[in-house]
Amino acid sequence: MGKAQKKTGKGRLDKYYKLAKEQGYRARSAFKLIQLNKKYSFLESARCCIDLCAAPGGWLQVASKYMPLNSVIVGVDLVPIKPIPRVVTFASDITTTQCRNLIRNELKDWKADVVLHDGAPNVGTAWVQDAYSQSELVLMSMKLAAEFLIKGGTFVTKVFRSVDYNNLIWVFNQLFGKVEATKPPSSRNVSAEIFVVCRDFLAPKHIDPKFFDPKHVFKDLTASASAVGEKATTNFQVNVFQPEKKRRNRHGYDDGDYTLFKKAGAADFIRCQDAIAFLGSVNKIAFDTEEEKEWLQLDITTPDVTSNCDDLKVLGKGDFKALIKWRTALREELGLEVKTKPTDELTETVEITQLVDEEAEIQNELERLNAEAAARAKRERRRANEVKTRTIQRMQLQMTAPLDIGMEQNDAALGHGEDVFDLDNAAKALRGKGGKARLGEDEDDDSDEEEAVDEEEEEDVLDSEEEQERKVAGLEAELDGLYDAYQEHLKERDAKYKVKEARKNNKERETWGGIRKADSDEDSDEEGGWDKMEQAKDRTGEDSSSDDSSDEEEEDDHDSAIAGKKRRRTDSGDSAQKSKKARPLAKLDESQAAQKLSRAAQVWFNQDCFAGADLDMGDSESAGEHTEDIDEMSVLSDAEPRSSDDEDGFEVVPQDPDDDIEMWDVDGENEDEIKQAKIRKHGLTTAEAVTIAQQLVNREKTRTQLIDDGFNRYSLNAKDGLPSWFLDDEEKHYKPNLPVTKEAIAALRAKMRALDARPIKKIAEAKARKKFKAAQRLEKAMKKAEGVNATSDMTEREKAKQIEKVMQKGMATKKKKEIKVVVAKGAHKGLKGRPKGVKGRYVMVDSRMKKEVRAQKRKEKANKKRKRT
Ligand SMILES: C[S@@+](CC[C@H](N)C(=O)[O-])C[C@H]1O[C@@H](n2cnc3c(N)ncnc32)[C@H](O)[C@@H]1O
Repeated sequence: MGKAQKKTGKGRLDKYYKLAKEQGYRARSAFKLIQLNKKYSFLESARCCIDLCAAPGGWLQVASKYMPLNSVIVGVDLVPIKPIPRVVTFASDITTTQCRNLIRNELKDWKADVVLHDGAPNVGTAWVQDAYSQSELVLMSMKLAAEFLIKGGTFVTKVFRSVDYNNLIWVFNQLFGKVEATKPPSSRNVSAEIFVVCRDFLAPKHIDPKFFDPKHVFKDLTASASAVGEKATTNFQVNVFQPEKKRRNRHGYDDGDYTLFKKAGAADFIRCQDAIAFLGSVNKIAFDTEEEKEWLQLDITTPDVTSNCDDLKVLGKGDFKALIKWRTALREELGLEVKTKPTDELTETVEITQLVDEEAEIQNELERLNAEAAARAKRERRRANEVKTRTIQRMQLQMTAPLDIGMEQNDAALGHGEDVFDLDNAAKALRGKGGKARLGEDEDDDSDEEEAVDEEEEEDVLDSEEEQERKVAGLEAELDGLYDAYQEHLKERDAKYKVKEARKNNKERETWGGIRKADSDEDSDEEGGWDKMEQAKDRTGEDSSSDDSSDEEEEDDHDSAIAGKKRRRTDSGDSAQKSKKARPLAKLDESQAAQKLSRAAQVWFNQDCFAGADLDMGDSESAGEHTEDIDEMSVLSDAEPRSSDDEDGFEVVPQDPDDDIEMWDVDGENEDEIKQAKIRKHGLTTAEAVTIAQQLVNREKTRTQLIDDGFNRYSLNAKDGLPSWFLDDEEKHYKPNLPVTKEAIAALRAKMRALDARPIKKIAEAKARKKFKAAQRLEKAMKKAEGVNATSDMTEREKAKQIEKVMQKGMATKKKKEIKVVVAKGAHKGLKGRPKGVKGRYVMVDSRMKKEVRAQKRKEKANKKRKRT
């Protein structure tokens, strides 16, 4: 990512943070609701929504955007929420009856279709430290949901993975038909939050208040706590027996113990019952009391022991052993350990036995732990296999896009009570989702055992950072592979997509390389500038004799032809002509294909003179020469700095103030094209461009200054190294995709058709003329009929007959006079004047001409057919 990516503070400036800023959402959490709604579609059909713990209002904004226009939206939070159109908000504590009454007053007898809860207890910055009050808050929000939800309604809540998690899920299951836990992609992986979407509210007539009583819901807390305690002890032991293995607090934090760093006194260590558990649970053993300080003076307390006590988390197995030995010795010294050896020799023997016992104990413990790990690995493998099979089936049925995999993965993991943030699991499952290509190797059941051994071995080394990195890289590669496969599949399935891709490729081929110094490894570019053009020119000479007409060569021919043209122009030495040199492309024949123009531009701008101009203004070129180049450089007004490793030239990025800035241009290359087109079309278009051009020519500004000046908030949107699936996704979603209806599209199409159907001006005028003349004729006929009617010397019958005749004539459309075609052959050949027997208008035609016209028509028809096929 760009340099602006802040690595600390949860990587605050992540993609969703930026998107939220761009799209005007008050909090990045808005995307969590958007993604949840995308998966479960509960907002579109909702008419009434209550958002509990809604400040600053990100979710309310989303609700207001996605819910129907006249729906009721109510937001509550401890802190006031800035007004949002169509949303009613008030400040209240959701655990109080006052809040309940406020909502009741607002809704009257309405019921809510959706109740949202994204609350987190206000415990300062480290919310995670208070998982229990979070669970309580969830329970309170569910109480409100149960009161206000309509039957079949949806309740969305945030929960944290803690010891209370399963109890909460159990309660949800009692009140809702469907309960699903999911982690939307926008929820940070480092966060322990999970969203539970409870659908199909059962709306029981009576709900036992115990469901909402934390004491009851979490009552088996102590029992589970002891289980957790057991688990924790095992964990602590593992910390000592396998200190190199890093572990996570999967069961959440212990009650009242919310700090990661723990310090204990040496006396506690010496006097505790379970030394191994003690060592595994603390970070430092301190010698603070008088008694402890005295121990420091003892011979057995070697410098090694004291430095080991300083940081237990960095110790290896041997160090722990040394500490335990020290403890035993000190305990004996203090009389806490009964000495069973009467003599020194015997003591030594017993000590050895004791050591051997310790070794055996450690060995046994290790074996037990290994057995447990193997069993766990087996379970995981089976689970991963199930997921894999399901995914492969889905992929085969074209139900799964690679981008969905992450979410489903999490769901599956949640379903099994697994740690959703475990990279190892993700890697395994992803490996499981390796698609068709990997099916063969995975299907082989016999290889399962071998795999198991491999995996176990692998697990041992996985915790090293390097290994993690390798795994991440592997995962990325795998994701890339999946994405490529997905795109291939799309291409196969969708003809439109194929066309789009082809167009994209074409574009890429046409893309202009920009003003840059030739890459050292590009053979032809190395020469650059005039030499290159000379070469191209020479090649043209050679190639013209050759019959080989491969595409590339054609292009080369073309390039060299253009290069030749330019060279000739320069050679003329005319200064006026010289000044036009910078815009030669505008002069090119329009019949030349756009693609070839781009290549020509490439040749042109790769010249040394350009490179010199933009690299170093201090060289000995004359100001006049600069002026020639500056036309092309002018677009630097919009120039942005390039990354520091791209020192060779300017990256010219055209920016039209009216244009939407392309932040995520997957092709990433079309800036050049746009720029090129602009130069061709308009030359220097902005005052800034002219100013910068002048400054460059007058050497008032250096390249570095230009780069500094060009810095803006889009400068660091570096896309280097980002996977293509991510860029594709960004391109699609960095702007809001408003849903469009079929009706809207139909209406637009109809409008376009009407526009198309509109006659051109001349036809419209002709039609109007015709109409006007018809009206005039009718008017004339009516006047005549009136005259006939007014005459007194005609009988009524005669009048009627006459009027009918007149009106018929007036209403009749004028017939086009027929023109007779007379072929000048036989008797008509060589005749002058009107041929015999031909009346009215006529035209003499040549028989040859007639044939030619026919042949022409035939040809056109055939061409049309060929084009269609
Ligand atoms: C993560 S923020 C919610 C963000 C919100 N969903 C959004 O998109 O803007 C958690 C909120 O819960 C609120 N909160 C915590 N305890 C609360 C309580 N007892 N009653 C009401 N709101 C509470 C906090 O004030 C805080 O604003």
